[in-house]
Amino acid sequence: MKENTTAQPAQRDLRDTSVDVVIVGAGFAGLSAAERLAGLGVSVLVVDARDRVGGRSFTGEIAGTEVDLGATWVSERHTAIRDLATRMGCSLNPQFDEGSNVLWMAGQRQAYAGTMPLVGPVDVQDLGRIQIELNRALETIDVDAAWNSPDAATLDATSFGEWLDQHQATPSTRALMYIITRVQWGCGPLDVSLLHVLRYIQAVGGLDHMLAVKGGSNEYRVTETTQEIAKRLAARLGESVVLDTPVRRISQDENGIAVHTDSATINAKYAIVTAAPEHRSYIEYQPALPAKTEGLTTSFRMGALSKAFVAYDKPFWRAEGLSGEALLADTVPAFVTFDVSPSDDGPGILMVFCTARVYDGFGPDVRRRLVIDQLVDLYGEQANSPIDYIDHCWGTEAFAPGGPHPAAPPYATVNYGEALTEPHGRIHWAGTETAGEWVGTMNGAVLTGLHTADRIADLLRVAPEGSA
Ligand SMILES: Cc1cc2nc3c(=O)[nH]c(=O)nc-3n(C[C@H](O)[C@H](O)[C@H](O)COP(=O)(O)OP(=O)(O)OC[C@H]3O[C@@H](n4cnc5c(N)ncnc54)[C@H](O)[C@@H]3O)c2cc1C
Repeated sequence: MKENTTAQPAQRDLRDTSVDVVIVGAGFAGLSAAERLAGLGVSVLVVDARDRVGGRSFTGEIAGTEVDLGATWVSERHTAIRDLATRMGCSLNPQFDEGSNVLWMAGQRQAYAGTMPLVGPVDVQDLGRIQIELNRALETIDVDAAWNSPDAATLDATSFGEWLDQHQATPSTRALMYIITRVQWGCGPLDVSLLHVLRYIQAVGGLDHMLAVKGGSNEYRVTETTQEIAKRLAARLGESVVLDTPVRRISQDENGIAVHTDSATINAKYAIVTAAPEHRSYIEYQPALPAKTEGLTTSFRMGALSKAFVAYDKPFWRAEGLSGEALLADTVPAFVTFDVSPSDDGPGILMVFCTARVYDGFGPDVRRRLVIDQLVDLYGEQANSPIDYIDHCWGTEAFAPGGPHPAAPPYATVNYGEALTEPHGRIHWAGTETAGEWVGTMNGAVLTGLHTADRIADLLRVAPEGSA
């Protein structure tokens, strides 16, 4: 039976509200923390500035089919989000991965098999060499505290792009690494520190796991969409979730905490803030945040990624032996495609990652034309006759813009990384950025919500049951 997730608890008079714990953010971290605490008999209130739950998970609709505008994939090893999905009655289906992939590079189209394209003998060798070097550096990373890794200072003193230069990566290797940074951190290799890149890769099981479909991070999609998991969880939490309510100020003293919104002050014993590091700075804190946390909020700036979806009558590329998976190495705005069609019978839907910097500034008609032209390069003239098109630019979200992840520049992780999790008095931080293992994923978000809830439960002297 489909759960009623339309009963979103939007408006509620919060004046004179007093709870044990206020949770800022109704993404996976906030909702998971709320469910855990509520299950222990702790009174909670989740507030989100947006008019929807799910945070960086957001459902769109194209050609009558629901698609993930934000977070999409779950791996076999993402047990926390998988458990949550199952409990919420959502199911997983494998990412379509049959047939050849396509590489577009230097104006040439080439079909290939496997995760990484065969870009010519010299480049294959070079890619292998760079991967070996990266894997060597990965072994030194402490995923729980990357800033304490043995070579942290050196690794954080350089950008990933500079490191590729130092290792004389060929243009093809660079182009492929550029794709990885754009899709993971919504930025180019020069914008992100090597230590930050290594931390994220190591925390999700290595480069191969990060990039692979079968046996990797992109193995499954959630049939009902990832936001639906959050909607169902929020529906169960009922009136404890309030939307359209930005938190503006949090003040605290030895007696408790006061969370100020535009219309009310909510009194609590503790607060859990799940906003991404940059978005923590939207809130004024009394007393002020320590310098390290301030530094974190100003340096861990969100990258930006945009996603377009193009629908056709049928997934016509499948009949031509193509998987719908493509890498566009040196062209913009589209740089990756995946087949997210519900079935062979149609509609055929291509999900297209686009570079925000050269995409978001155009109007919708130009954006659509640019993407479809690139799909024609990849999949031929049939791609010129779509039946529907939608897109979502994460960098232009009205509140808490950006994603998938912060693009931390050199020196930020070593100088400010500790502040990711260091509580500020009665304020505790959660959210995927605070995770060790699985940082950046929905799985990481759920885990941080559960762990932070358990810590608060301890502080409230409530015994957590079956801690994750
Ligand atoms: C395009 C894209 C693709 C992605 N793909 C994947 C994927 O395939 N697999 C995967 O596992 N992950 C993916 N991710 C990452 C994943 O979405 C995040 O890791 C996860 O959703 C983060 O959850 P969270 O609860 O930590 O934070 P969020 O989902 O960001 O939730 C934080 C919430 O806090 C709210 N907030 C912030 N400040 C305030 C305030 N002052 N007052 C009130 N509310 C506030 C925000 O509105 C937001 O809703 C992707 C993300 C994006 C953007």
